[in-house]
Amino acid sequence: MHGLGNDYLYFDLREPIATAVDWAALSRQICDRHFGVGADGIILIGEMPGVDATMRIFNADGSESEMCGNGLRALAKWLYDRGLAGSKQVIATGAGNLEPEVVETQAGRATLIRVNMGHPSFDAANLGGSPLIEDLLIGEDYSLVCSAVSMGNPHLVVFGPLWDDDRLYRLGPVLERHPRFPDRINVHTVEITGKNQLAMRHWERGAGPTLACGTGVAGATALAVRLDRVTSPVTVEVPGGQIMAEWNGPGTPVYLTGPAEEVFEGFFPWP
Ligand SMILES: N[C@H](CCC[C@H](N)C(=O)O)C(=O)O
Repeated sequence: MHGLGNDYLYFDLREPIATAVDWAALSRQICDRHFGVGADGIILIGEMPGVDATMRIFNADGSESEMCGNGLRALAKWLYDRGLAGSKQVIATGAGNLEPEVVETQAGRATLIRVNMGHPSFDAANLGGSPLIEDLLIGEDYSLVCSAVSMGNPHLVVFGPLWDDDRLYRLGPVLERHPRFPDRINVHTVEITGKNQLAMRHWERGAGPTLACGTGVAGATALAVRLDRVTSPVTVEVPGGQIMAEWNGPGTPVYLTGPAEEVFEGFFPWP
C-alpha cells in the first residue's frame, strides 16, 4: 500500500509465525528496487489487546522508526476495508496509540483518512540538542539555517526555495547523518507558497528521497505555524500529491488528512 506514493510492503502478522525473522535484513532485501520488490520500507501489522492493531515500521535500510504517517493511514484503510476496525480505530505505534478516522469511502473502501498524529515536540534534547532554529555548520565553511521538530521521529526542516535534485541529493544524506543528530534525522526542504500553503521535498532517514513523508508534513506544518509563517489548516504539496495538515498551537495535536491506496495483496514464503 502507499500514501501519496510513499510505499510500504505490509505483513499481516496477526498469526503466530514459526520462525524468528530478521526484519531489518528482510526489509533491506525486499526494498531493493532492482533485486527486490522495491519499497520505502516494510510495515508489520500485529495485534495487542485493547487496540485494533499494532504497527512497526522498518525503513528500506533496515533501520526501525518510531512512526510513519503515510503508513498509519494505509493501515487504517487496510483494517476498515476488511471490516477489522472498531467504530473508533486505535492503532498502537512507536509514538503511542493513535486514532485514525476514515472520512471518505468509495464502494465500501476507505479513500481518505484523517489521523491525529500526536503532539509535535520542539524539545531540543530529543533532537540532538538542536533548538528551534539554528545555523547548522556543515563541513568546514558552510552553514545552513535549520529548524528541528519531533513527531515521535526526528525531522530537520530547511525553509526557503524548494531544493532541486542536485541540492536534495547532495545535502540530504549529509544532513541525515549530521553528527548533531545521534539517531540520524529525516530532512525536508520546505517552501512557503501561501498563507495556508507549503511545498515540500523529502530526504528520509533510512530511505532517501521519497514522494511523501507524513510525519515530515506534520512536523514542518507545526514548525511553520509556530514560526508564524503559515496559518492552519495548511495544504501541503509533496512530490506524490497533496495532503492537508492542521495544528492549532502548543498543547494540541497535529491532524493529517490524506489518501491511502492498496496496490496488491499476496502471500510471502517465509524464509
Ligand atoms: N524514514 C522515517 C520513517 C518513515 C516516515 C514517513 N514515511 C512518514 O510517512 O511519516 C524515519 O526513519 O523516521
